[in-house]
Amino acid sequence: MGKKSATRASDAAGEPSRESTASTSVEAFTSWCASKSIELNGVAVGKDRASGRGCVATRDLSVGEVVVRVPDEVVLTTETSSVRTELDAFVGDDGVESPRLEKELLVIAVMCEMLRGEKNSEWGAYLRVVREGAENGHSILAWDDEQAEALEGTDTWFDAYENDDEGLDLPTMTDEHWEHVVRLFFERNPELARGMDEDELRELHFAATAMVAGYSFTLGDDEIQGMVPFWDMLNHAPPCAASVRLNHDPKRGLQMITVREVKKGEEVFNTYGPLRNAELLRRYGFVLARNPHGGTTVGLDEVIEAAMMANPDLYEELPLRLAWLESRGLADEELSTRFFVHQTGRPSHELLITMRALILKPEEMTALIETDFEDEEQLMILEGNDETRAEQSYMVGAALQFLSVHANERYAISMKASRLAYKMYADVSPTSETHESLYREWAAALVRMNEQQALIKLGRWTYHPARSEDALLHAWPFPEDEDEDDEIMVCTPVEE
Ligand SMILES: C[S@@+](CC[C@H](N)C(=O)[O-])C[C@H]1O[C@@H](n2cnc3c(N)ncnc32)[C@H](O)[C@@H]1O
Repeated sequence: MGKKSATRASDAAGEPSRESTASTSVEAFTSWCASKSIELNGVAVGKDRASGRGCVATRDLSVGEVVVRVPDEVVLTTETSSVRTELDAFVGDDGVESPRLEKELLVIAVMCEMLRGEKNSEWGAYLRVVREGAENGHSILAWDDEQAEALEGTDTWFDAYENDDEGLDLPTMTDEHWEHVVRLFFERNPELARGMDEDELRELHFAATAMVAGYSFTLGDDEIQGMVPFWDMLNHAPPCAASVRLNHDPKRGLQMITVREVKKGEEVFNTYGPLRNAELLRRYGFVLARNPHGGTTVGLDEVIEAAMMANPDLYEELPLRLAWLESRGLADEELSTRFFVHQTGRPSHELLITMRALILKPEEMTALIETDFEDEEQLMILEGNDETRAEQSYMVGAALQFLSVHANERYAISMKASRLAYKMYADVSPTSETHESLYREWAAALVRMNEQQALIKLGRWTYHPARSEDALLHAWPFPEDEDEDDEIMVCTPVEE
């Protein structure tokens, strides 16, 4: 993602109707921004082939300039929305304890603002441009079954349809959210959806989920979920290539500050975080052909199957091993824990220690359980002599090899076919209606390829001639320092 030149959206005269409608709504949005005291200083909404609309510099920008200022009260949150009272009553006295519910309530707030109509809602003209953007994009909520099947086996698929981790960003478990949260809210507050049948409301829920997933921000230490007008007109670049940072100043509101020079006419990029293509696709509906962030995850069930192939004793011992892993935060009852594999094939510390615990002989496991980790001498004995270490590292290596092959079988489409589809559709335009299906096929192929490559490299990493025994045998005890690989960065404003 380099510095691309972009044109002002309002210059798009003579374009097909989808574009001219868009440019009218962008003009209405720009007037709306001015009416809400949103200050734009050297930037405007622009148009880009790859990402639809974006933010473009209207003059040369230097480092450290505040180019956008958004007053706090213009941010759409559950607190500022017109249904704050209804949402509070719905949540009850316990308040919102689940991060997912917080996001789901913002989806309801967005639905209710849209239900009020563009003229009556404080955010009318703003939500119109966001809805247009979300509908013209490739949110996986809009993929048909055949398109979505191409994602089978990927993290995009798992996180969208199966992962019930409360901390995950939307869209995830959308059908369940509808059933257990949104439908209930409107059953209790029928006057808010008067005149809508269930199908129409459901469609609005999909639209609002795509809008919150692709456009909302997590703000401040309290992790408030909010829609920040104009901030969300910026497209994504990896953190190293972003043009701005976001900041919240209690007196001056939300600020967007340049971190690099941007020439007049160039696009101004935000960063949505160090996200892999699987995450970019699930959350925002796009991928980057050259994404510096890659890798994949493997499930505990896959890890256990691979370990069993190397260590047949494991079958009998599994409950004990799982109890130990659970006590270290490495497993849960549903076996839904996932482990990261870096794009170079390097397994995460969590995966290495889990594999080591799973391949131990029964007597070694007993020693592990009985060891006092505070006692240095006992720890040294547990690490084992040269012979036991050689044996254990061989077993971990073999199990990781099995994992590399076995996990690669979870994809519906082979690596070769993924590579072919990726090459064939490399030139499709993500913003052209006629390329819609092809773009989705291409994006899914890229996600699969990224993941399949990481898994193949896991096998190569394990048997690399320079790989030491120490690299395969993660030291006891665990957990130790935080594993940076697994950290997920959200667009949290940076304090000045
Ligand atoms: C926060 S919005 C940015 C504004 C958006 N382009 C619009 O026209 O409304 C996020 C959406 O922009 C698009 N997008 C953002 N960054 C992109 C990129 N680097 N390449 C392609 N599409 C991108 C995706 O459709 C994503 O869901």
